Amino acid sequence: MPADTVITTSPPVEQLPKRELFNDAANLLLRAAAPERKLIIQGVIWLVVAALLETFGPLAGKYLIDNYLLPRDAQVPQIAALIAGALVAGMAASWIRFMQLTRLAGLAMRSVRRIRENVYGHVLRLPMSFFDRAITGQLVSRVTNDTEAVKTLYVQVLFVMLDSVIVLCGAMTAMLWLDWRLMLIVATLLPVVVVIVYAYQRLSAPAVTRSRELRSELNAQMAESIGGMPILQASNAAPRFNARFAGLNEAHYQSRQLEIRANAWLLRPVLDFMNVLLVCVVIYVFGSRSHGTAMTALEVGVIYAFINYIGRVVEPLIQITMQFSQLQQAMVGAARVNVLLREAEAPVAVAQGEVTAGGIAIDHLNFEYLPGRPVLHDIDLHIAPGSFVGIVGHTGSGKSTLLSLLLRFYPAPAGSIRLDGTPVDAIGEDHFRDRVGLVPQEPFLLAASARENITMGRTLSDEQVERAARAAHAHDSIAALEGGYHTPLGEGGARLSVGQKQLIAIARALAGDPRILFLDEATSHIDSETEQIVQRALTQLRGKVTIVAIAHRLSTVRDADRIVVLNHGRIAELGTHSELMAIDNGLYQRLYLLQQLEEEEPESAA
Ligand SMILES: Nc1ncnc2c1ncn2[C@@H]1O[C@H](COP(=O)(O)OP(=O)(O)OP(=O)(O)O)[C@@H](O)[C@H]1O
Repeated sequence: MPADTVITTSPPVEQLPKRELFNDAANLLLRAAAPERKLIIQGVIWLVVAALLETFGPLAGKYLIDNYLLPRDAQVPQIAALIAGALVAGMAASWIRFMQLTRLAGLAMRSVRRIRENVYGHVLRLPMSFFDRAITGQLVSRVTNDTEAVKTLYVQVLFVMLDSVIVLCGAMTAMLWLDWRLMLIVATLLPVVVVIVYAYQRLSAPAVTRSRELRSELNAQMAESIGGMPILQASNAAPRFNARFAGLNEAHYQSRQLEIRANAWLLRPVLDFMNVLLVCVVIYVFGSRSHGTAMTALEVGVIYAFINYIGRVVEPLIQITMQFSQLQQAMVGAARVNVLLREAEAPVAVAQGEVTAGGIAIDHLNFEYLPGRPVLHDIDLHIAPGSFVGIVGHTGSGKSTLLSLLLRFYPAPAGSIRLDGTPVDAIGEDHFRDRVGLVPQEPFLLAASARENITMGRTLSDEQVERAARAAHAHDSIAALEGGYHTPLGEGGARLSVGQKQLIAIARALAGDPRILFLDEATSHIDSETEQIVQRALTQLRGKVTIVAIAHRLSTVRDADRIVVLNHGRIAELGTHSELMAIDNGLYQRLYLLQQLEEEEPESAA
């Protein structure tokens, strides 16, 4: 499957019509460069000045031949002034060009910085449903490689192409002024270039798109392999992954080769050949015009200037065509970035509603991820502020889905979820995230200090951080680290046990001073001892924070005020542990007894 279809809902880049691809790239470039419009305009003006200065060289040469060399009129001061003028003009043109290249390269870098920040910020604001489809490595590739490719667009398009077009126009105008018929002969080069570029595009475009896709797949496999290294090594999958990587790498190499071959055969050689051909044609035309008689002085000057200008027409054309390979890559990169930027962001609630006490009301909640495949059916549940509710059920019964809706990761049907009487989507985003905390199943830790992992960028005082850590019973293990709260925890919290990581994740959720705390199977990966610590922490929070805990381990929610048993997306049973255990052959009772049996079995086996 092509990479783009995996991570976006938009059509894959290779299916975009050429015009749209171009518009996408142009839009992205203009938007990112917009703050520096003045610099671009100045750059263009300076390039025109440089091109005019360069046109002066051959004209000076013609003047020298016509007026001084052929008539053998050795007026040293005038000749010296003419040569010096041509030299100064040439040097000034080179200097201007160098300065502009430096300035435009700076502009390119700043624009790419803006694009990259935009793309990253955009990715952070995408709805959770996007990440159901996203593949990490591919996304990273969009934010890094593809935006880098866009940089070439600025330098190539704004500088090399623009400069070449201006030099070309200058040379053509000078030729037009010298001899318009000869200029027309030279102008035949232009349609030839159009044909070459068209042929090149036809040949290389699929290879360029494929190369970028394959690069993105290489990144994806790399990221996936590093993420799953323990499984990969334990299942001895390294050789298979290696072979798959080598296959992708080979395909990438082949498509790059195809691009390079198209480049090598089509672009420079054809134009070099045209250069020689044109010089021959122009000399021939001169020869046939003079028809056996000696050329006039005027003609010798013109032919000198013309041969010079042909070089100045061919070189920019070579530059322009050579840039097409880069341009092609950069356009595909830009279009890929743009496709990602077009993904709709999650709506941000700017409403003023507030969570005050932490009461939750769910009324007639129905939900489906995919049309026609309902996951939750008519859920009714009222949770009083400060109470502790457990949600249990078989795998696939809809527990995580219910939590995702309560957390606004997916939009719930209007009016079906209220917090303290306010519809959940009418609560301002910042306030909502402050008041609603989450402890996920996998404790996600940054490669940063314990403190940073608790604050997550929020401005919290040391007292607030410590209070949260104490409430989560994480303080002692943090304080025991050599640098206390400032100890770097390593990537993914590698220096801590799973239980310790989970306690820090709980501290993080509590540091925001939430009114509601959601736990998504937060105890499923930790040992019984740590589970008891978590239970103690939850007990201490009772009455202050509303706790909704999905639990695979029923012991975690045994003491809850109420336990909701979900079955195929419906509430099958509801009550306290003892009430549910009293339902004969009830779902909860069966789940509980099964779990007890599982726990006893290893012991009896030992
Ligand atoms: N992002 C999604 N897109 C489409 N379907 C989904 C998505 N997430 C879950 N589902 C489907 O919704 C149903 C309920 O899944 P959910 O994850 O809510 O169950 P669960 O009770 O939390 O299961 P588990 O205990 O295994 O985590 C399942 O049939 C699942 O396949």
